[in-house]
Amino acid sequence: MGGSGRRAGGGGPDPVRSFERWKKKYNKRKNKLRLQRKQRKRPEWEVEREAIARLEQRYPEINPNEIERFSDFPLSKKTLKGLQEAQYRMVTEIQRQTIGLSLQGKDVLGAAKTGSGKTLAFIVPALERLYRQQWTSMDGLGILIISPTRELAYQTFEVLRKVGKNHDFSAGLIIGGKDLKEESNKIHNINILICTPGRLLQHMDETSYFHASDLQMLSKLKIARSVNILSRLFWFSYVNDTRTVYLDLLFFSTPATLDQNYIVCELQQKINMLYSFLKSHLNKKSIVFYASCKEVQYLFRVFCRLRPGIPVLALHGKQQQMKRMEVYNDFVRKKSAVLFATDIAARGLDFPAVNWVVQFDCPEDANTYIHRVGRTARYKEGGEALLVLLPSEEKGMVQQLVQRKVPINEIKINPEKLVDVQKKMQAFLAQDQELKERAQRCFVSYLRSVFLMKNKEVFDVFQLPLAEYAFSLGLAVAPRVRFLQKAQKQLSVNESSEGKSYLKEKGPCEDESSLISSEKMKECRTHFNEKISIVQSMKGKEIKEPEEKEIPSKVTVKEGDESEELSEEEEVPSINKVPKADSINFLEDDDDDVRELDLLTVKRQNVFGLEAKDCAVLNISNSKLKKKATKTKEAKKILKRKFKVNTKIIFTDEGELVQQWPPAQKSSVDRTENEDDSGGINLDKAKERLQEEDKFDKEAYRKKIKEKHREKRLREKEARREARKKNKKVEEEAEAFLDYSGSEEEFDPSTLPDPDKYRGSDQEADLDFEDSYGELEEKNRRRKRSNSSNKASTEEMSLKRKKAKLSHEDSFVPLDTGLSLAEDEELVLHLLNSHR
Ligand SMILES: Nc1ncnc2c1ncn2[C@@H]1O[C@H](COP(=O)(O)OP(=O)(O)OP(=O)(O)O)[C@@H](O)[C@H]1O
Repeated sequence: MGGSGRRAGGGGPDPVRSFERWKKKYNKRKNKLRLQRKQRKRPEWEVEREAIARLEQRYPEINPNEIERFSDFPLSKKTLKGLQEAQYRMVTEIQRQTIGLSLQGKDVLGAAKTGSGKTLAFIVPALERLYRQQWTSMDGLGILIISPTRELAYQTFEVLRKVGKNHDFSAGLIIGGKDLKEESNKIHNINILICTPGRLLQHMDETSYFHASDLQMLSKLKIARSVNILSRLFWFSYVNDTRTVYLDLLFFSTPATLDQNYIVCELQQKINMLYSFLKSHLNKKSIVFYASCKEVQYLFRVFCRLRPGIPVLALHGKQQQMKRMEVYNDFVRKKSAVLFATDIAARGLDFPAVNWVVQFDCPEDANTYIHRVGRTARYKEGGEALLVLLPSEEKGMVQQLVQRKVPINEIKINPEKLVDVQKKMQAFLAQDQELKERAQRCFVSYLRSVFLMKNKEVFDVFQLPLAEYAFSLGLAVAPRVRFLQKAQKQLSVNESSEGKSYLKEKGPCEDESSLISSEKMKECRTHFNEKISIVQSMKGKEIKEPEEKEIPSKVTVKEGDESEELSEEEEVPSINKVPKADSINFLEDDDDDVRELDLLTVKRQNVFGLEAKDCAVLNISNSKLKKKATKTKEAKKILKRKFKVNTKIIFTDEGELVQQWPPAQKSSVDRTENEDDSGGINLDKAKERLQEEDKFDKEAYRKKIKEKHREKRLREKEARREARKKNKKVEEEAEAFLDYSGSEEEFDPSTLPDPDKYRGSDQEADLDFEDSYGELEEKNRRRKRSNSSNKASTEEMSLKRKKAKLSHEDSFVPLDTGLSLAEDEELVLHLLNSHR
């Protein structure tokens, strides 16, 4: 079988050819290894550059429709690993649409629903951008992310940390509330900076080595104010319009999984409504949005005391940064809780598993509404939103929401399920002055927030029932609101200077918002300008000065019932006439959702057939408030209601009830004003009553002083008795000394001046004439005793002197002569004079 390769006759392979084949193979392997070794020795950046080049080659082929997972994008291994470790695999719609465009170098302006994953939509391209540039810490700031609130900045920072942990970039969080100097020292090393606008501007002004000239990417999260920052960063020169892509992923502005409803509720019923709502959602996680920090502060405290049966937390801008973080983390961890918050929690915050967003106060506009409700129904989860609107806010707000494609429905409150907590709140405030002050601040601050709202079609502070609102906060009277007074004054000035035609000249379209009808003006005057006369008559005797903080409340009384005597219960303002807490037992119901339906009547099932207008409790007609009322009428109405300010009643040790405040009237002068007196409150009568009351007060004061003196006398008497006992003892011991003291001159005590002339202050003498008289008598008795036995007295005096000396020498205890201090002094003076 020999062949060319075989040795003749041998049959084995040709050794030369075999060697050649082996050598060829060997060389090939050697070269390969050498190449590999060579490649292995290449610097990382070079390898990375090749990898980057390979990724970049794939960029033009990105087709969003084919993307389902993050790994379908040409992303760096480091980013993909970070995403996987954070459990992000499938992309959301905004991520699918935007990440590819960003990688291709487009500037993307995207609008997507809340909770749809916008954070990752900019964080992933940001990481890739720096990766492609092979950014190092030496290169300084590359990405700047500006966030409207500290909480959102913190949250974004956390996401960045998770997803970018395999990269080598440095990231920094620069928000207010921390040491600026410390931040300044670190800022130049940061590659990705997340900050709040205020702090950023501060660093721009104060940190000399803060440079943003190499910025590769800037991301601003929902901040109008950032225009200022952008212009300062010369960002506009960087943005190239030809490569900007606008993406609108909003068919509806809110997630489909979000169920959105609103209720119309009178201002004075809102707290009852909220309490009832929380009671029926004990196993849920809710966020309640308020218009101002002070509202949050007050209602947080009150609700803690009311104990709704669910943890209550508060988050607002007036808290210290550490506290804010603590509350934020606390709420994230809790399974069921309610967070009272201002709009600082409205934007971007990603609290997991929030079931309900309740907008206790109407949001400024549809945008704010959308951000607030976006705290629930995040990333494919479900959620519910409840917007609470005042009757005056309903039309304008609902219109705005419809325009913004917000699918929202009206539902009704079942008035029978409302729990009234107003009395409890009143009791809290009566016990706690600080809480009362908070309630007053809350009142003013809410009104200010409404007053400052731009959209006057929705927000009209002059339509608010101030007195009822104050009651609902637990206050007895509505605090004075200076800015409203000023606004009203200003309007009065305008009105009087331009005549009544001022209002008429302006057509309905011409900034109606800043105009207030004369009817409202009258209401205002009734609220704010009549306090002196009313307070005077309410308190009976205490005329308050204009700077006094409280004004009387306006109470609506049915016309015609002025002459009727109101029963105890009827005296309570009408808003108290809601079902009592103890008559409601929906707490016993175990099923949360059933209870929800109990309180909130779903749009489809208005089971009680109640229309909002029919709801007696919630829709206390404003028409009554609008009725023209004169100062006198208003004041009289309050008088007729026997309106009570905060009362303080205590129990004595004997179990007797004593009203400490306000002091009860003691005089028999009739309190009631003459109804037919059309001249207003009868000041003469009020004065007369005041004088009568004054007499009682003086009498009481006199008695008090008398009692004080009586006690003093008793004490002195006791002291004298003690002294006498002591003296007796000393007398026995000092007999020898007495025998020896023969040189004493005779002393006539009747020559002593009348000691009563030196007693007490004039005022005391005035008030305590009986007491003085009693003492005088005693002195006279003493004097008589002295006169009857001068000698004995002289002896007694000398004895006393001796005793004083003795006692001083013996024990350094001051000798009690048995006389009053004034007598003692007179005696000494007299003795000294007589010795000269
Ligand atoms: N691809 C994803 N896979 C899984 N979860 C995701 C994904 N993208 C985002 N999420 C989660 O969805 C939630 C909402 O994301 P994110 O906060 O980014 O929403 P957003 O659109 O910025 O919301 P907002 O408009 O309120 O600021 C977060 O909890 C986030 O972890």
